Amino acid sequence: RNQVRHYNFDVEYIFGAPDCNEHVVMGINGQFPGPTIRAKAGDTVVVHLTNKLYTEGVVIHWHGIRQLGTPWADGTASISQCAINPGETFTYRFLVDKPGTYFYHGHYGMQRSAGLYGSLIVDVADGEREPFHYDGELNLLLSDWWHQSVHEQEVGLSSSPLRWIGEPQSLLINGRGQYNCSLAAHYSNSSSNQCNLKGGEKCAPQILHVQPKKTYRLRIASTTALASLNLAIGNHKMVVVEADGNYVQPFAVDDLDIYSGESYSVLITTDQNPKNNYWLSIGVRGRKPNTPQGLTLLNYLPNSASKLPISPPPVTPQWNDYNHSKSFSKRIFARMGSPKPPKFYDRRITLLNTQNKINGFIKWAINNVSLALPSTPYLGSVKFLLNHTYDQTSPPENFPSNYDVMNPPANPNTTSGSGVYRLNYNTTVDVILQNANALAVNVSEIHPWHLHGHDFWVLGYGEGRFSRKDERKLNLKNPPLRNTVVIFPYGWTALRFIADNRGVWAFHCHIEPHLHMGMGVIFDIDGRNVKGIPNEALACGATGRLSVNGVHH
Ligand SMILES: O=C1O[C@H]([C@@H](O)CO)C(O)=C1O
Repeated sequence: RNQVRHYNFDVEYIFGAPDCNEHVVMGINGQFPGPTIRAKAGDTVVVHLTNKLYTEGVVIHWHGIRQLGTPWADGTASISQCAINPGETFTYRFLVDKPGTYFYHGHYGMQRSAGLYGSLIVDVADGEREPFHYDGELNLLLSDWWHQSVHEQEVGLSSSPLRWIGEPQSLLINGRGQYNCSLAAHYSNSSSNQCNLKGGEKCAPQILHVQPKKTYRLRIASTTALASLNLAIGNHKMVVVEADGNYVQPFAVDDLDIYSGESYSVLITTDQNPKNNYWLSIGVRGRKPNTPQGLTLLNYLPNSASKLPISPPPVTPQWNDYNHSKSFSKRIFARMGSPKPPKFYDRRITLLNTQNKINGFIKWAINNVSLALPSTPYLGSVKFLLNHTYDQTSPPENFPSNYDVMNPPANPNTTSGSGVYRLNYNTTVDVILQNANALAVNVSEIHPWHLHGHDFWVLGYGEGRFSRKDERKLNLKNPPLRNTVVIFPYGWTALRFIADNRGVWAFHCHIEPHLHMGMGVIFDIDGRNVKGIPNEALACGATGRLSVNGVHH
């Protein structure tokens, strides 16, 4: 009964107007965001990806899909495969084993920031039921948008002095935002103009049409390049039921924080005055915002969608109200009956996050190594023992005991590297993500960390430097399973996962410019024994030369 679902994706640059200003964006089959992939748990998704860019490679990562047994289909350039050349087609074929709200996006350079993304939704298998009821569903893919081209952003980030990208010009909901006007201008005495949109424009908000007295599932995913977001719906509570493709113990909130790389499902009941429409707003958290809220409308039918709500949009909490964010994160627990973590770990790796310099260039480093990806994909290098293609020394397991996480690095100089952590197959691995002060005094930023190939249990969050006494605070009873988790300023986050999926996997900050600046690590989980890597995944670099020489495996 499981199906194979085929998609043909042509990736190309198209003219779009994500926030009403015309701009080149990355599109798929002429669409931005790309088409939604929809499948049932147990299905196989097949995507024939054709690169129709003129002069750039491309790959697509299926974010949240574990790629059990297919590490070559993870869509990470230099890690799981070679970038696909212009004119070429690469076929991704993978199992979607778990129902949930996922998305896909470019994972080469900063192509995600350029608009290469779309939704991937997995329904329960035939005959199965979700553990909650709803009458209809609405899908919200959230992103942020810059007017500066991604090429210019990349060069600026790689320059000395650094040319930081700054805050986004617009926030987008399903690829739509408004830069020169606001849907809610007339509620405030702000300088922005009321939008005069008829509804057919590329940047007109996608209206959320609902019937009164029903329950809706909102699927919310964030593929922002930088922004942490807070989402709220005027007058409506939301009950959180899913996070990153895993069921959570339901809890009700007025607003929710979502970091780049995360997804949630919430249930809302349309039990408010049916004569009115209501705002849905997203606003920036965790960085001093310079971007207006993203807005759309919850339209109670049969009201006209052009009928504006009677009150202004929900106010986003103060950007630096971290207690608000922490109390939300700490309310997320696994739904009863979810798999529990092993009681003990085999190996614990502590990863210190710092901002550093290399010859005056600003970088991010993990345990004093700033990740520099090699030209030959790790998966091929590990499989074929091509040891000259990347650093053979593994990065450190920890950081010096005298390092002061509350102050800027005493010596901000670091080095770049391409070494990997080699994890033994089927072992239980703990990771302590340790935040620290960045280069400037009194600055420590939010970083959402995303793991490829696995979900992890979030065992807990804490303040300052993780120490032995924090050990007993870890939650081994009902920690949520996720693929992305945040580290708060000056804090730590503890994770546990079972390294049960052979391959070479990225674990990195999901902020696109931070990854570009080296903020990630690589896990090799017995990649040597991966079987069945298609030749075309590795036809570049040192493995490319192997393939032409006719080596088979
Ligand atoms: O990586 C970053 O660089 C800038 C700043 O630290 C240097 O200008 C910033 O806000 C980041 O998140």
